Amino acid sequence: MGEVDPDFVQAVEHRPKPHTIEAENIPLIDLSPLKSSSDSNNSLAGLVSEIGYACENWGFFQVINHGVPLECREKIESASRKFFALPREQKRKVRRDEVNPYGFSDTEYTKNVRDWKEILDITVQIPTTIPFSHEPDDKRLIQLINQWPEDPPELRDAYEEYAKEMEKLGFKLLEMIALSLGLKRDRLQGFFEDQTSRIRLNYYPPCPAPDLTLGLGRHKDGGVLTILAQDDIGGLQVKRKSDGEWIFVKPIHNAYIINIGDIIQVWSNDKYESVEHRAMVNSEKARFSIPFFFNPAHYTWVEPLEELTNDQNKPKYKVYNWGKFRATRNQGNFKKLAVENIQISWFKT
Ligand SMILES: O=C(O)CCC(=O)C(=O)O
Ligand SMILES: [Fe+2]
Repeated sequence: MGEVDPDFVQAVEHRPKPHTIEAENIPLIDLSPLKSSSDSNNSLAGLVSEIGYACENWGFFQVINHGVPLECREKIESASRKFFALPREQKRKVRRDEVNPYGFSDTEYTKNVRDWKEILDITVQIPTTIPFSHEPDDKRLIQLINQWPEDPPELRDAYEEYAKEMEKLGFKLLEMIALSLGLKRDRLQGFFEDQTSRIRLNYYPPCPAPDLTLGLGRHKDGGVLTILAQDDIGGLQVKRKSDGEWIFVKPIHNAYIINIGDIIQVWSNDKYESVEHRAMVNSEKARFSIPFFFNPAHYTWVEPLEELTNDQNKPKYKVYNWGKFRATRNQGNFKKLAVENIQISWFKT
């Protein structure tokens, strides 16, 4: 067992177990029905119910035949590998900070334990408007653009192409999720006019103590939904809703992993839940992944949707502001705090 800085060491109950369940995988959904221009009603209805089943029972699924060109994914994956291979001082030139959350970081904490990873966070909308601080009474806003590293020069173009594809897929999934909840197909689109979506390049270097640490500690994604590309190494684990066991998500070539975030949990008044997940590291191989976090405008007031609540099913959450929620969550990403980071459970009625 190798030595690592105690900041990285997980409490005993959160350490990865040597044998995780591999027999069952999260649902695999074929998105081909979305491609046919006629949108044949039968196959679309089948797809909507498959997605609804996966959202309700797993909070996670993988998709194939999603329409994102493989070449586009390969380009950003290759640029990401080149970026993280640079000397640390060079990566730190585009470091993010407490005001600008877009950039490089090698010191991120999840639930007050340091993650064994490096990241580059890139925003989708240029510029992106977010609150200047997490303070509830501070009404100042800030407009931000990306910090691009000099190397590799192709990263920016690769990113821009990839971001367009992610947005396209994100909107399609959003429509299917809306339909699966019995909402109008375009019910959720309006929240994204001034979106705060983000793409993150994750790099998990080999770790001498993979039994004590995590590449990314257990967490739920705070936004609407996440589209994740993982490489063929594997390490993502999802907490199975039925019994709380950690399930290893087997990499499938050219598939994307979709998970619903906290905002869909609140919008759906707990019909769909945002599920805990984490990433293991290993001692031999580096692992890369690329999540796209599909997030609404900072001024979005998040609350259970009117159509999904009534006298028998009263709203389970009080309204909260997405921009301030995100800014508060960011605080804990930078340093070890003495308290738990903000969670939607704080807004339970
Ligand atoms: O790297 C992974 O497999 C998971 C990434 C993730 O969950 C995140 O960045 O929020
Ligand atoms: Fe996540």
